[in-house]
Amino acid sequence: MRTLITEPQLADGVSRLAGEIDRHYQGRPITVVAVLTGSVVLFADLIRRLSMPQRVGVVQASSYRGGTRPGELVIDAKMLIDVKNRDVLLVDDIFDTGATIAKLRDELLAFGAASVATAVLLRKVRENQHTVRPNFVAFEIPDEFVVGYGLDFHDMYRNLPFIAVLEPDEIAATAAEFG
Ligand SMILES: O=P(O)(O)OC[C@H]1O[C@H](OP(=O)(O)OP(=O)(O)O)[C@H](O)[C@@H]1O
Ligand code: HPA
Repeated sequence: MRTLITEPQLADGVSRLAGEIDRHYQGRPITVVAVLTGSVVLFADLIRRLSMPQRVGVVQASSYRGGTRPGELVIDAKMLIDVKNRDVLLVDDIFDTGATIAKLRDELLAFGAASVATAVLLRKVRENQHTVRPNFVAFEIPDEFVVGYGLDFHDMYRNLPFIAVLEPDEIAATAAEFG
């Protein structure tokens, strides 16, 4: 496992992200929506650094299911709070192909959100990415499979306090033990 972003760098990045979001909303109330499961660590850190009044909610989106490439994107909005006429900030850990953010943004607008902005910890720099880009990004990273700070492989590694690249032998060993 190769560390890509250390714990202090993550703390700085999340503070920087919160500063940009604060400057954008200028104290206006927002509804912050976490994309489960990967965003939980970022979400907990980010909402405590934002200074405007916030309602908080969650939505689930899943497409990787133990792989390093996406499969079918399944969205479960049963737990989502009412977003009608609200300014929504959608928070996710990573923008990879962009399919998750693009689809959720459309769904939130379809639910009647007044506006939807998106914030991610990581944006992969890669080809074949959705043209709808996140509004706020803490770090741009190369096109490698990463884990930690909420990001998983087979639901492992989410608890790591840093972001690391998972090497091919670790991908194989984790899949054999936990897949
Ligand atoms: O930009 P994309 O290619 O759509 O990839 C990004 C999404 O993939 C991961 O979720 P995953 O499907 O692994 O579910 P999880 O959050 O439960 O880990 C991650 O948390 C993002 O939501
Ligand atoms: O690089 C990644 N790591 C973990 N989960 C992900 N979901 C999309 N890309 C990634």
